Amino acid sequence: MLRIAVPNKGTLSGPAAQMLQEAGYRQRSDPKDLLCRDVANDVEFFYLRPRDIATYVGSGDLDLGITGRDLLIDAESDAEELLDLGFGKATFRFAAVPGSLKGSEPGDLAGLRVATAYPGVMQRYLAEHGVTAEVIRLDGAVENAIRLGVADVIADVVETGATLRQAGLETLGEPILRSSAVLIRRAGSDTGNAGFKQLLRRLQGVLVARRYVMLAYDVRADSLDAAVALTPGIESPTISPLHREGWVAVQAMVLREEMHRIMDELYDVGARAILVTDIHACRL
Ligand SMILES: Nc1ncnc2c1ncn2[C@@H]1O[C@H](COP(=O)(O)OP(=O)(O)OP(=O)(O)O)[C@@H](O)[C@H]1O
Ligand SMILES: O=P(O)(O)OC[C@H]1O[C@H](OP(=O)(O)OP(=O)(O)O)[C@H](O)[C@@H]1O
Ligand SMILES: [Mg+2]
Repeated sequence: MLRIAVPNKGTLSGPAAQMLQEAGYRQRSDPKDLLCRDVANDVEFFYLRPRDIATYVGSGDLDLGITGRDLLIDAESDAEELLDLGFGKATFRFAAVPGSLKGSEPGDLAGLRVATAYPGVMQRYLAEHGVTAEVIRLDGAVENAIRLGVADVIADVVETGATLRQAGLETLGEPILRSSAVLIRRAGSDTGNAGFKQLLRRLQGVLVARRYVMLAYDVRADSLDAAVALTPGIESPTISPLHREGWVAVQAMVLREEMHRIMDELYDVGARAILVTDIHACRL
């Protein structure tokens, strides 16, 4: 039975369970449950602190896990990223009181106190840039550390930036890393068995179903080439004859973020009855 770690709380918890459900796996019905067995798919889900997940997967006690890229790096465990799951996107950045630092180059951190809940990420960054700074390890509400005189600069997760603004801080330099939820396994472990492959294919199917929509339209046969150039699909669009002579119907997958531009351009080349439908699941 495949054993998979899923965040039990926090930002990643809801979207991770949602994605697994969309992929056809059973999820817990009570948020207090720490285990959920999906007998039909031969998978067991363990609900754990997202910060601990890379430790369980790195040690080989669990086969796979869902956690944040930043948490994976911070754990310094023997786990590695298999698939970017596309949710829980955030950057990890330095922030300080505006004008309080010499500059925003890595070298400008030399000798300063950096407060963070991600000391592993921070130590790695400092070592990579050959900078010596003091890392102050905190659990959360890191933005307060500067106000309270504990640190000169913080390094924290930034999503909307609202927390930083409210604390009167501004970001410094480029993001230290870009994070999102990722599927992880023990480094180099064998993911060739049927259960692994099924999970991976299903999650990739959910990702595609979220990124793409199905576009259908009618167009005159003599404008078909121009229309198909706008909607080449993933392999090739489906063209069906229409009862009305000289017209055909076309179906193709297009990126959700491009659908409105493509619909406008299709209309301009003469396409009509342009319809968009969601894709609920797919295997490409
Ligand atoms: N707005 C956000 N705040 C915190 N973490 C976020 C946010 N958006 C995405 N994440 C990601 O979620 C993961 C952190 O989740 P975690 O559950 O440890 O903290 P949390 O969501 O802040 O919950 P809590 O602080 O209540 O424990 C990281 O991978 C982080 O990059
Ligand atoms: O850029 P934003 O959209 O404001 O989100 C990022 C903030 O949210 C998280 O804090 P959280 O509320 O989880 O509190 P914590 O620091 O105690 O974890 C994170 O640590 C940042 O402080
Ligand atoms: Mg938090």
